[in-house]
Formats: sequence, structure tokens, C-alpha cells
Amino acid sequence: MAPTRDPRPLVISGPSGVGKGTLYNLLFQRHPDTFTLSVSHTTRRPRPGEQDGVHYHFVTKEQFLELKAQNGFLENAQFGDNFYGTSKATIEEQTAKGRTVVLDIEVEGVKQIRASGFPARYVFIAPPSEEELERRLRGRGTETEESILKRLKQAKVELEYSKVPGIHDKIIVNDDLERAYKELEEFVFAEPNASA
Ligand SMILES: Nc1ncnc2c1ncn2[C@@H]1O[C@H](COP(=O)(O)OP(=O)(O)OP(=O)(O)O)[C@@H](O)[C@H]1O
Repeated sequence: MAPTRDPRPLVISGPSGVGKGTLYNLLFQRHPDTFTLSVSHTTRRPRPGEQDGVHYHFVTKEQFLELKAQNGFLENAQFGDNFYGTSKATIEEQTAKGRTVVLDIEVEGVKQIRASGFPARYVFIAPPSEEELERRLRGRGTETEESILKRLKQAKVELEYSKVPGIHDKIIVNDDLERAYKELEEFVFAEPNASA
């Protein structure tokens, strides 16, 4: 008998470079047609190759602010001149298609979703140490020195916040990838209410 899957979206957070993407992409690969990454709204312009409704819902600033005024966002933020947000309707539509929606968001977004009372499960991915986090960020080769320092500073804030009781349902230390993956998989597929 197929196990009952918890219908609540999975909110994954943790410092940049800790391996969130690596872990949930493994989940997607190993369990096809089971998960879907949440599609955010943004007011920034599409980059070449980005499709509306696939990578983002591209909207005007006016449309974004209207949805925000209607309390339509689970969480939203401004980076530079651009607005970003996760709409409640998007999550509900994606969930209705039978997939578990995965949200990859940062700490401010986690706080907002918690405050909204929207049913969700919260997983925090922690590094084995701050030194190892720095090694991974540098090893990925995607960031400038300035960006690495900014991310490491933000990581300290996120790691502090992860210690606040009652925020996360599960904290997984991403030391050995396969070991951490198994822990994530077990948590994700646990029977609803099994841990309640
Ligand atoms: N358990 C692990 N052991 C060693 N290296 C790892 C492990 N998990 C991930 N990595 C490596 O760490 C780097 C950062 O991983 P990833 O890009 O998945 O991080 P992220 O948390 O999604 O970052 P961001 O929030 O910036 O997108 C990658 O080069 C990845 O291959």
C-alpha cells in the first residue's frame, strides 16, 4: 500500500552553500513526479531562457503590490529594486496537482510563513562547521569574494536563528551527503502525525 504523503509544503532553509539545492535535487531525481519547486512571483525582468510560470511568475510592480495588499503572499521580500514573493494561490495550485511543494527560502521568509499560520513543515540544513561552509561556498566557484563574505555573515544570523526553539521541525547537519539525504528522505516520507 502506498504510504500517505503529508500534503503540507516543505520549507527548506539554511545558509547559502550548505547544500540545500544539492539535497532537494537528489530528492527530485530519486522520487520523480513527487515534488515540485515552488514558483515565485517577481517584478524583475526575465533572463534569456526563463519562462513565465516555470521559473517565475513575472509580474509588474503594480500587480505585485495589488496581490500583496490582498494578503496574497505567504512571504515576500525586496532585493534591490525588485520584489519577490511566494503566493498562497500558487502553493495551493501546485499542491492540488498532487505534488509536495518545496520552498527554498531564507530566514526572513521562514519567519513570515510561520507568522501566517499556513500549514507547512520546516527543515533547516546546517553545515558541520562554519569552516566547512566557507570551503563549500568557495569550492562551488560561483561567488565573488565580496559575495562570499556577505553570505558567511548572513550564515551566522541564520545559524543563530535556527537555535530558536519551535521554528524548525527538523534540523539536518549536511556532513556526509548520502547520510544527510537519508535523514531528509525519512523525514519527508514519515507518515503524517507519526511525529506529532
Ligand atoms: N554533504 C556535502 N559534502 C560536501 N560538499 C557538499 C555537500 N553538500 C553539498 N556540497 C557542495 O557544496 C556546494 C554548495 O551546495 P549547494 O549549491 O547545494 O548549496 P545551497 O545551500 O543550495 O546554496 P544557495 O543557497 O547559495 O543556493 C556545492 O558545490 C555542493 O556540491
